[in-house]
Amino acid sequence: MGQTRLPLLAEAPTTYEPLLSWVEEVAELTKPDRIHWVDGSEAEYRTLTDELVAAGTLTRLNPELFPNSFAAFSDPADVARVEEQTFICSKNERDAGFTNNWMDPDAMKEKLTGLFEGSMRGRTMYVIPFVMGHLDAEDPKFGVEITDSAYVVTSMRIMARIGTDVLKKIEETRAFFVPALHSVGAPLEEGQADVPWPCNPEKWIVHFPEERSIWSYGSGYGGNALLGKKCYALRIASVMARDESWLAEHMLILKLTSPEGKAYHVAAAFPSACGKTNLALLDPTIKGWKVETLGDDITWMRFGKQGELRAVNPEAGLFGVAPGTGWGTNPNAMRAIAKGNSIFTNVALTDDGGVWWEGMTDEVPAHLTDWRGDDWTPEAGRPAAHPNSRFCTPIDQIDMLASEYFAPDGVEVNAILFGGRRKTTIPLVTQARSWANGIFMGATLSSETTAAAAGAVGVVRRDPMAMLPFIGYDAGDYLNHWVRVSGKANPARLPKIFLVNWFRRTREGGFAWPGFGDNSRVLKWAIERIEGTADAVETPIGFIPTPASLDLTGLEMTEAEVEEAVRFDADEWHAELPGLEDWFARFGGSLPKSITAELDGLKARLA
Ligand SMILES: Nc1nc2c(ncn2[C@@H]2O[C@H](COP(=O)(O)OP(=O)(O)OP(=O)(O)O)[C@@H](O)[C@H]2O)c(=O)[nH]1
Ligand SMILES: O=C([O-])CC(=O)C(=O)O
Ligand SMILES: [Mn+2]
Repeated sequence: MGQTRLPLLAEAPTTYEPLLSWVEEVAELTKPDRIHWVDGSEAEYRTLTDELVAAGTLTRLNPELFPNSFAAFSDPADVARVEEQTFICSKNERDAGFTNNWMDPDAMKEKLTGLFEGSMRGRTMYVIPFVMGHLDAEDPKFGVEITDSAYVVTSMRIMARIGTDVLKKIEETRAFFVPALHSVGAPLEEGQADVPWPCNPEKWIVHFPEERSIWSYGSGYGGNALLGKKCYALRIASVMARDESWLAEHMLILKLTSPEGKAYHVAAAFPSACGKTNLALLDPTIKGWKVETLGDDITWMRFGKQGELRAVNPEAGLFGVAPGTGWGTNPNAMRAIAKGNSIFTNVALTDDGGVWWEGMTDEVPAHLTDWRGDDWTPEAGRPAAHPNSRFCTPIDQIDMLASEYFAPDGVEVNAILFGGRRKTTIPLVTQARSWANGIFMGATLSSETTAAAAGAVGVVRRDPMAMLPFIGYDAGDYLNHWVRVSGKANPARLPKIFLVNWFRRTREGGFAWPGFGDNSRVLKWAIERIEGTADAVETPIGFIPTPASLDLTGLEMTEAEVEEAVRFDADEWHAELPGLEDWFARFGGSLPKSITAELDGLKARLA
């Protein structure tokens, strides 16, 4: 080396020059008091959680209820992803496309350099080597997150494979790693007391796609701060995928085994807080069908040697929406959580040192401490847990985890579902007419906004492939990439595509379909469509189930109620068309020709 390093780097457990020089550069800029190289061990986790408990960031839960588990309460202004402050800083504005915020990369670097200047003063700078996907994958995707938040370190340990083994492999293979820099933006002056959840009112979540780097400032929460997740495994990975001919998608993956013992794999893209974790952990209400989980949020897919589409889950944990997750709706998630080793954020505390959130149990506790730390009773008139409160739990605590989760080359995908949260218009399930029609369906995907992102809730927005906030480049190029990459497919093995909607409402305002475990009935229909054994009605938008083709055994719904969930409504679709035309007009010249052809086809069929 021969270089003189900062004294802070004396203990560095690596001689890998690209990493050392980046860590040094960041330390010189951010001026931490010390540097801690994260090894990922149990002992380190214990020390960090002890320190976080002492600092008031974490509350240790009653170990008899939730062993080795903690609750964190964020600043009330730091509770979700901040899409308005999320940027794709490609060299050319055109390459960020109309769905992303953009700023010139040099101007952005200058701005961020100003903010990061001294931002870690008084704090520890943690260096977390991580890999998304398997360490022994053919082409492992490495990253190193630098953060001044120990909460981020403990959460990253659950969500990704991190630590010494990863660092060794980066060094041995002299691998590229995505430099992912994070600061809560709350330096401490000499003698200044810390707060339990340091953050900054000003937040910037910034991606440099050509350089494949991430800079995140000001937030300590979820997708803003755990940089392996949305920032890397979706935004940066989508750019890598474009360049290397694969797909990085906001999808769950599950394995479904029929009563005859035949296995299928289903990938499903739903926007944030629209049911991925719940479907991935589904408990079927129909006899003989078995579901096992592979992933609940992010799926990386590539066409294999036989032209089959193969999928892996690059994550190692669940970062699930707490409210609505209960013993009635999602017992598999509850069992995984009950094993402990979890970090809960912005849930409510029970008086016996456990956690609670809306929908966890039918019976509402008589007294709680709400997510803001205030006394709460059922008469309070406000939710006890924040609507975007989360549980962070190791994926291998899921009893129904499929053994293929551990296979570096993943599983073959047989069906892809696209789904959103729509009160009207979108039937329970519609099978695409073809692969091209399915890509069109994905491109038209729309959903009412949720609490997973800051901003208004319940507004319908277009969300192509549930990737609107996560496409790291031009949205039209992204659709073209879907078309182009499927040129590598064996047409006989292309997955069948379906559009689903668990959230349609009846005229009275209730859900038209019971959802959750009963979604297994829709999965079964999809598989039977693949096998050619289920009937369907052809409509202008695609194939919908005949009432007799859905397995409704044991379901307490009248025929009229089922009809309300599955029906195609021509009037609603006529009303939908102008919005679709406006949406696709926004892509300008970068819209694939096949999408235009599909839109014309739909209009002609509806006329
Ligand atoms: N009515 C109804 N609600 C559902 C269904 N599935 C999920 N939900 C609710 O939707 C909310 C979000 O569900 P999740 O499964 O956590 O959503 P997600 O897509 O994994 O969310 P992210 O982690 O933000 O990406 C929860 O409140 C669930 O209870 C369903 O089939 N029907
Ligand atoms: O990234 C987050 O904060 C949580 C999440 O999974 C999403 O919003 O899709
Ligand atoms: Mn998600």
